Amino acid sequence: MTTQQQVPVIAVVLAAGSGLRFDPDHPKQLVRLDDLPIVGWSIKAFEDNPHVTDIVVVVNTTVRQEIEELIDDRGFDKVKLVVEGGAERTDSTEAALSALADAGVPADAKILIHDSVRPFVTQQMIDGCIGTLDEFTAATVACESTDTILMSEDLGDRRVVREVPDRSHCFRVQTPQAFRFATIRKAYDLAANDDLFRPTDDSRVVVEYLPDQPVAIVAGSPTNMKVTTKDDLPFARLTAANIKARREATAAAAAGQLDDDAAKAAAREKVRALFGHAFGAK
Ligand SMILES: Nc1ccn([C@@H]2O[C@H](COP(=O)(O)OP(=O)(O)OP(=O)(O)O)[C@@H](O)[C@H]2O)c(=O)n1
Ligand SMILES: C[C@](O)(CO)[C@H](O)COP(=O)(O)O
Repeated sequence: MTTQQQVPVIAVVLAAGSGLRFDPDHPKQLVRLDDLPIVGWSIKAFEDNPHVTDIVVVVNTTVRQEIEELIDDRGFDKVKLVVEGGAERTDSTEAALSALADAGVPADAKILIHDSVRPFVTQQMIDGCIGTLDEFTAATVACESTDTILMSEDLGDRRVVREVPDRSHCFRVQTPQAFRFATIRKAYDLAANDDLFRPTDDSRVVVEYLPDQPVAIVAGSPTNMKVTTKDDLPFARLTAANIKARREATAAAAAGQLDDDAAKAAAREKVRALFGHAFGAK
């Protein structure tokens, strides 16, 4: 059996967006879900992962102070850097990569880039990304598409269907996206002079500029949603309540206060009491 070499595993949490589709006056990364703002859920997921060694948080001037206070108050000790992002998501990724290069991060470090507004990333997804980098230089969490996807084309005043890809090949991209440091740096360097290239995620930079380095898919789930507009908040609040009730039930079972079945029933009852009215439950 070969022993894997220990390398830094660094999470980059992108929180420098302005949330134009949500409400630019109320940054969505700071909206509270239960006892933490959305960005706090994301940072906590990486803080809690035993394999993640360091965290970089990318901010803008509007959210910086509140996020720095959150990091202090919650004792998120793995956060080593808070850096200023840029106008586009890729500018924010680039700012993090160059801060990591300045800090002397080695070429084989594992870098996990995550949207701060995907608060329900699971430990399995994080572990899946980290493990996959032992076989591949790039990976992304993605969720099988249950809808059929249409590729469209613009005919002036009307969009029409150009192509219908086979659904079994279609996935919805999520985060984290994971890369060996040298791979994502090189892909970004190669893309630097292409002003027309506007990727909405980091894996595409590798797909386009380092096509010989396959990006592996790690299983995501619909729960790993992105809070994009205000319509996403009811599902996010329900999910947060579910997770909290399950955590409390697990803690009660571990402390011997309840057996497993009673703990699960208590969790279900708590969520029903909070949200049952929304689903017509008695
Ligand atoms: N210049 C940017 C743009 C986005 N992000 C981050 O990338 C993630 C996904 O982006 P998105 O949902 O598009 O957030 P916003 O850019 O804030 O939203 P919008 O496009 O509606 O303005 C978010 O956590 C966001 O904070 C970032 O760090 N820097
Ligand atoms: C990275 C991403 O979350 C994958 O779904 C998405 O592409 C971000 O895009 P956005 O336009 O910044 O929401």
